[in-house]
Amino acid sequence: MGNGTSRLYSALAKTLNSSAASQHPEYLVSPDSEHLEPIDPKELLEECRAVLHTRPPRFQRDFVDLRADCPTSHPPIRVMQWNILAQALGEGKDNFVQCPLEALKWEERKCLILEEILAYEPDILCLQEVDHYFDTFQPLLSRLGYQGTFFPKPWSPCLDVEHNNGPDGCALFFLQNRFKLVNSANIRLTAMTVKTNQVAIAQTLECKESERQFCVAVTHLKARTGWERFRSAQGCDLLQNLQSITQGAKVPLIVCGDFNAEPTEEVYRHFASSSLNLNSAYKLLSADGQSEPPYTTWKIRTSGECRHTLDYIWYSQHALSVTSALDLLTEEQIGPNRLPSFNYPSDHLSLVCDFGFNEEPGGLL
Ligand SMILES: NC(=O)C1=CN([C@@H]2O[C@H](COP(=O)(O)OP(=O)(O)OC[C@H]3O[C@@H](n4cnc5c(N)ncnc54)[C@H](OP(=O)(O)O)[C@@H]3O)[C@@H](O)[C@H]2O)C=CC1
Ligand SMILES: [Mg+2]
Repeated sequence: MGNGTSRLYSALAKTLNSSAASQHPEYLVSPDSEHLEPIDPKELLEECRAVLHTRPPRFQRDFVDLRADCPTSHPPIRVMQWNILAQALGEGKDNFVQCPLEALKWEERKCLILEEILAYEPDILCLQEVDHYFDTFQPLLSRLGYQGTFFPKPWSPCLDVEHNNGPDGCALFFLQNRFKLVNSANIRLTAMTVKTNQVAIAQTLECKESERQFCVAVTHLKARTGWERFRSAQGCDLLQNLQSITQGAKVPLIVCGDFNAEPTEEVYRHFASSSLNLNSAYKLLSADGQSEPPYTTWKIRTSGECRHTLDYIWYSQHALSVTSALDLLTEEQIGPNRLPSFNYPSDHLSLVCDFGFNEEPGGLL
């Protein structure tokens, strides 16, 4: 092991024995990590693979080329949407009855999560259920060149779990060499004017190559059946906030989230028909371009098998094009015990797509 690798290993090892973070307003403020040395992503990937050497290999997923005929002069913007499964919820609340507790050990599951991020190298990373921001993702991803923002849920269910690592919440990371932060908003969602336990982060970024601005948002709506109207109200509140942040759809928009809603739900229809003119990127993987994938989460709880499409990447369809999207895992890859598993760290699949700006600067969005 060379010097560089030893340094990396100690960087990774430092996060292995993380203890519970203090539950104070520091959650809202990123510590200054600028003094930390940069990490070579390839070396970190190797370190992760070394930790995971007893596990089965990663699943192979391919990008599907979706380019109609839109040659763009600038490199695409790669966006990853992922509910990574809060450690406290996975071990203490979710009841994944077919997943051995051993598969959920943070020391290894963390490396599976990092491996997935490093494999696809997103320019923008939108995460839900993050309960290891300050001890893991913020320090490591900042050394990989990302700028991160975390907004915890006000009453995170993680806090009910013994030995929790603090609240879970949404996190948004972008590569600092590609984008400049123009504006950032942490939004506590309301439902019928009442403040709720769900949050969103919305940031306006400027692309350094093209100097074009766009807004990216991440959210995680209320879970469970019986809460459909509540989710719908939260979605309306988020859309209203985004209307204002994008100056009435003048600024192109990408919204990533675990909406906890199937495409048949009202909140989905609100997004699909909003005046923000959004399309859902993963529909483009279907033969007719009109159908969402059959699942984005698949798990077995005491209540039985739960296979649902709940996660989406929405985008301003007149301003942006999806040039490619990462295909989902097949039923065979997911296996009979479903997710999470020794091969895959979350009950939700990551969604990854590449965006390009359409060639009409100042045109209709
Ligand atoms: N002290 C207080 O005053 C308050 C406390 N709370 C606490 O927060 C909790 C609820 O928070 P809220 O944000 O509304 O939570 P949600 O109902 O949105 O669910 C929280 C998490 O549970 C997961 N989940 C979904 N379905 C199930 C299931 N069937 N079994 C186990 N887990 C599931 C979800 O994952 P996914 O999205 O992947 O499906 C989600 O991350 C309460 O139980 C309470 O502990 C909440 C409000 C006030
Ligand atoms: Mg969950």
